[in-house]
Amino acid sequence: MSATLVAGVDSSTQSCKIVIRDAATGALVREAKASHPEGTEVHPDEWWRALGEVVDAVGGLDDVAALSVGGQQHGMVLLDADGEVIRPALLWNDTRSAQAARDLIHELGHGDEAVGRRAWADAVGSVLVASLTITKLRWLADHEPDNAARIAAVCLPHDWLTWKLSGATSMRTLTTDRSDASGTGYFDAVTNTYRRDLLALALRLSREEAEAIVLPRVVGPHEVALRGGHDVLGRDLSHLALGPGCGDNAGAALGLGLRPGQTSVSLGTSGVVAAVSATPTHDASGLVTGFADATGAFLPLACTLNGARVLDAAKKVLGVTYAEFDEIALAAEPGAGGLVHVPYLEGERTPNLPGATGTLTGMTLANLTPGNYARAAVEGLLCLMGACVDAVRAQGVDVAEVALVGGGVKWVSARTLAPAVLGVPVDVPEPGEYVADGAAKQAAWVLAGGEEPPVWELADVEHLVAEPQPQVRAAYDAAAAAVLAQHA
Ligand SMILES: Nc1ncnc2c1ncn2[C@@H]1O[C@H](COP(=O)(O)OP(=O)(O)O)[C@@H](O)[C@H]1O
Ligand SMILES: O=C(CO)[C@@H](O)[C@H](O)COP(=O)(O)O
Repeated sequence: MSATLVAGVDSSTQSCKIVIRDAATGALVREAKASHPEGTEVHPDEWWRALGEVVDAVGGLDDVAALSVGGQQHGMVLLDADGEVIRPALLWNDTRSAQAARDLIHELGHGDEAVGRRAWADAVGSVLVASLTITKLRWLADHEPDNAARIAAVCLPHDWLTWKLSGATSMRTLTTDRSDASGTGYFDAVTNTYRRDLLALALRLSREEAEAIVLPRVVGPHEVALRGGHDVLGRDLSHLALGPGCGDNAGAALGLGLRPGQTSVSLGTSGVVAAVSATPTHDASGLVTGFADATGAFLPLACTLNGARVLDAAKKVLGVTYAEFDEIALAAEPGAGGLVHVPYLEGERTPNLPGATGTLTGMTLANLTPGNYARAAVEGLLCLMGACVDAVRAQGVDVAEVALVGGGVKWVSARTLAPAVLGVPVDVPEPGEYVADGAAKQAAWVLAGGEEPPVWELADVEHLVAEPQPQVRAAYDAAAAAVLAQHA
């Protein structure tokens, strides 16, 4: 008898990835990847095109029984009354809604910022920053009122792709899951209900008008969300059960099999420290967002706008290969001879400095070498992650070690220096597509049912331990504090 196969998709910022796995064992059968366009504003049709490309590249889905889509969180996908996309989606890393975030905090706090921050954290688990969907909706109401007036439905990247795979018959069939809904800013993951009053506030609508907007049905962690319809090329997918899907960070936690109390650090386009937790968080400082995971628990996380692309940028400046970059960075001394890179190259979200730029400080004639610069870039990125680990700890999470994932682990320098700079042992599972794996596991769970997701053995895990280097973090913290002071 042939094995039952499941597929998992990661529609991430830079690319679309698909894995096809054996539902019983998790063994990888085939995989593919296709690029997404650059930019922080992308038409969802580009994700649909890339999904079609990867489905093609893996030889189709005829032998696959169930599929789930994981995706970048927060992207604002707007549909009109005919189910057509109104405008390109604003992505999680688009910062144009920074003022809208400030305005909404002010409004919920009746003019008092501290009260507003506490009110948002209590209501939806997170203080608003430009990444969250609800701030993008306010930006739209303020800057593109004609588009705002056309909104019939609001959904997220993974919701829209799941719906497209189902044939996109009626907007009323849109679905989402609790993990991605928890990143909208208008969903309470404690009561598992939409906050339409907050949606109304963001879009400057009456409660009745907000009620009329279609929001995706939130399906359970292993519920069949929809049946397949057809793919980009019109091929029949009616044999497919479509799983609920998930936000990419919840997908990675599921793919890694993280249990409550375990933490991951992801170096993708974003940098993310995420901890599976049995209890919710409501961090009024705004550093930790109180999201949900894909199993029914919570996923407090600290996310940066700057991730592995900090190293891409430094590599480009130096004009070297990946291997050369790693070699010179590792040959340099800890502390990079006094060079400190605070890598706010895209502005930053954690801390919330959307208008910030990166800094390189401590330069002298003696220390300004390619090796020290490469080392400072790696240390700067890891220190940024270290600050996120501390923020998650401040929410009562005991982070004794972390699992390191994301495309960034392919940088030998980043994974080698991670335990010393983060100051904890680091498990590095074999580089892989853990978000897509989590989505595939969710698809297998949909088929198998039961209270717990299937347990799939992880391939080789490298356990890295090193003497902590607190002096590297101390130099970074001083430089980061100077940037913060400039923006105060
Ligand atoms: N061969 C490689 N060696 C080192 N790093 C790589 C390599 N290929 C990709 N990367 C890194 O992976 C990053 C993308 O990570 P990924 O997790 O796929 O991003 P996302 O999921 O956000 O689209 C790139 O920005 C780059 O830094
Ligand atoms: O905004 C967040 C989480 O809050 C990001 O983590 C996005 O979900 C994008 O993730 P990657 O493309 O970097 O995986």
